[in-house]
Amino acid sequence: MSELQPIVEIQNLTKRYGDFVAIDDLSLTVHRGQILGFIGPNGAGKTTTIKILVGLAKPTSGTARIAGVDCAKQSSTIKRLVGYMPDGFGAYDNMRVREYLDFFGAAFGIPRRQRQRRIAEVLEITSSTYMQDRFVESLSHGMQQRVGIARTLLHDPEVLIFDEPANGLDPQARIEMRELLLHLAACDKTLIVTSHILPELSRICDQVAILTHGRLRAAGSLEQIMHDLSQRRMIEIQLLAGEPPDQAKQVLQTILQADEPVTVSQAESMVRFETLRSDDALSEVLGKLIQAGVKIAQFRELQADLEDAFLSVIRQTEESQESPLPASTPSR
Ligand SMILES: Nc1ncnc2c1ncn2[C@@H]1O[C@H](COP(=O)(O)OP(=O)(O)OP(=O)(O)O)[C@@H](O)[C@H]1O
Repeated sequence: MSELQPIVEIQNLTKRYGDFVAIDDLSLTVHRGQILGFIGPNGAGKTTTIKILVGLAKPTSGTARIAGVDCAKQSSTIKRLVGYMPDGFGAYDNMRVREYLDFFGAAFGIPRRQRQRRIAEVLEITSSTYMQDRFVESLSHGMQQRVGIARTLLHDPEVLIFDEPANGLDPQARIEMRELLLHLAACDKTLIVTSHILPELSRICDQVAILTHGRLRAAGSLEQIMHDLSQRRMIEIQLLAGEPPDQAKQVLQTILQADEPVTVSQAESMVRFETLRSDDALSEVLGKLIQAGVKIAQFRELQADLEDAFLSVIRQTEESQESPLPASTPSR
């Protein structure tokens, strides 16, 4: 794999609306060809950050650069570098898909002949060719999302920013959207994708950034975030059929400490425990169980998902705001 090359660089970005701080000292880097999942509850500051990145809003302080170009100072160059799909398609009555793309292609200054070729290409990339003669308003939401993405690709930008692309899609359309996003990243595009459908994002993102109240709470790979948020692991032991789970639980409790709770599922022949142990220490637990004669079919760690990470960050934020010296409060 080629070396990581920073393409989106946000440094100490702050945006105020009067006294209200919408983005608070945000720093974040996205590398070429990566997909960043940009996550946060309503009002966290995602759209404000995106607006600064695409040159539609100016920061109060700090910088945002794409491919070295300052988003605030060189906004016309930025528009060439970025394809942006906002949440919501807009109203385009009486326009067929091909006309719609032609309209935006012309707005980007793509010459007519080249435009026809490019429209065919972006329809192909987004598997939308069959829709080209349909009226935009007659398309399903999922189809409109694909056409919206086709539109962002017209001028072949390096960075694509999609606000909630999977919002309102049915499960099949979500799978297709995921495949499309992965395909775009494989074509060396860099993607920033916001979503509330967290498990959906976790499958495709190289990097996740969690924002609450304008502040970056966690950033990195999903594994890294899980690791930073909580070292606690959930281990699941599937017993061989007929093996009594209560007996396995008793043995396990003699091996584990009191702060490593053990639960039993009789119906599934399963025993679970929570622990802070390393892989080495877990392998010793497994060894002792086997030595004690417990018949084990599977011993595995349950992967916590992005939803857990997200909720944990939100909870931590709320707790810190209830404390006398919240992290986001300026020093007195
Ligand atoms: N033009 C504005 N004037 C004043 N406040 C604003 C303005 N734009 C955004 N805000 C405030 O800044 C905060 C961040 O808004 P933003 O739209 O960036 O959040 P978001 O994370 O995109 O939320 P959502 O998921 O709901 O779209 C909100 O509290 C919002 O009310």
